[in-house]
This record gives sequence, structure tokens and C-alpha cells, in this order.
Amino acid sequence: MKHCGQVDFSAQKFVEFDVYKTLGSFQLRAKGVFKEGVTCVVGPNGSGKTTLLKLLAAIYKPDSGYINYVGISSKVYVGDFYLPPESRGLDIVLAGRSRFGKRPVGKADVEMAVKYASLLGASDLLARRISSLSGGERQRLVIAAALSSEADLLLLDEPLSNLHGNWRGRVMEILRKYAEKKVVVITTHHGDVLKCCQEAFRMENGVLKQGGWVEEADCGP
Ligand SMILES: Nc1ncnc2c1ncn2[C@@H]1O[C@H](COP(=O)(O)OP(=O)(O)OP(=O)(O)O)[C@@H](O)[C@H]1O
Repeated sequence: MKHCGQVDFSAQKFVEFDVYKTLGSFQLRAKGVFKEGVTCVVGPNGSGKTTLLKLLAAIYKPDSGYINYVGISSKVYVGDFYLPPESRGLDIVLAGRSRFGKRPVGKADVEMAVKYASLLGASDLLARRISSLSGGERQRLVIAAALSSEADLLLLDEPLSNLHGNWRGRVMEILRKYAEKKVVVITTHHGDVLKCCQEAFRMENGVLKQGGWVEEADCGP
């Protein structure tokens, strides 16, 4: 309930966590809150970014600790995913729409998939065999797939890989729009997009460190 003088957080979505996970000799310890907006997690190869996203997506179970989802009823992790080479571009976007096989898709879902592909300038790629697509073309369809899931918590592993400067900026703009009422977390190696994140964290040797608010985000509306 909202009281006079208090901020009402009841409508907001966020995920708060304090998790420990061991994978072989690798140990991860991550504590933080990811809020509505686009959060970027940066860090060197092997530092634990993917592991954290998979923990938050409930693909991995933490060894100890907790993950508290507030206002979040659906979560989707999107990394690279396999589809048979004879699949079409539309199949990529529909995979996201089905939340990667978790729900059936129908005619209305195809319409939504077409809409999201158009947002990514990928309408002409929908009928193409995926084996004929360039890395960047496939990546734009993967991003359309992620968006078409319409999940409250979108965990995107390297969504900007294979995209050149202009497209990285456009994708960040689109993600920021999507994240106005949802939580989007991306991992990235591209320092040039950090100015487009509402918040940034660094992963170093399995430890999550807050990078602080990015004050002057000059991307998107
Ligand atoms: N199933 C596993 N068994 C053992 N070790 C694993 C397993 N999965 C990941 N690791 C190790 O955990 C560490 C963190 O991996 P993770 O994929 O989270 O890193 P990352 O920061 O996403 O790296 P990159 O930027 O290269 O994608 C790495 O040292 C990796 O080798």
C-alpha cells in the first residue's frame, strides 16, 4: 500500500539476488538488483557473465543464496540457439515467441513475429533459409525473437555480437523502449554501448561489481 510521502514500488519489476555457484573450479558470487531499464554486464571472457544470466533465468540452480523476482511473471534467456539449417528466418523469431518451446504458437504469434522482425529491419529475412544468412542478419532475427517473447525479464547474452556500430546503437534504442516497463539485462564486450545502458555492472573473476549509474545516456528517446 502507498503511504503519503513514500514511493510506491508496487508496480515496478525487478530481480534481486545474492547467489553462489561453483562450476568445476570456477566460483561465482553475485549480489545485486536489476531494475526496469537496460542493465549492461561487462567483463572479460570467462568472468561469469553467462553463468549469472543462466542463474537468473533458472537454467542453473544456485548452490546457495536467493533470487527474488518482483513483478516478474516470465523470464527468457537468449544466447545463441540451434535451429536446423533448413529453417527459415521466421522460425528464429517464432522460437522466441514460443518462449523456446514453452508455449504453442498460432496465427496471432506469426503476426507478432512479423511485427518484431520489422522493428529490426528484418522483414525481408523471414523467408530466407537460416543457412544463407550473414552473422549480423541472423543476430537481428535473434533479437527480434527475444523481443517477441515479451518476457518481463529478458536476459540477453551478447546480443550485439556480429552487429556493427550503427546497428548496435539502433538495437540499444529498441531495447531501451522495450525496457520501459520490463527488465532487460545484456552482456556485452562493446564499450561504445555503455552510454546507452541505464545501469552497468562489471563481472571480474566471478564477482559482480556495480559500475554505477551511467549519467548521460544519449541513446534512444
Ligand atoms: N558446465 C561448466 N563446467 C565447468 N566450468 C564451466 C561450465 N560452464 C562454464 N564454466 C566456466 O565458468 C567460467 C565462467 O564462464 P561464463 O560462460 O559464465 O563466462 P563469460 O563471462 O560469459 O565468458 P565469455 O565472455 O567468454 O562468454 C569459465 O571459466 C568457464 O570455463
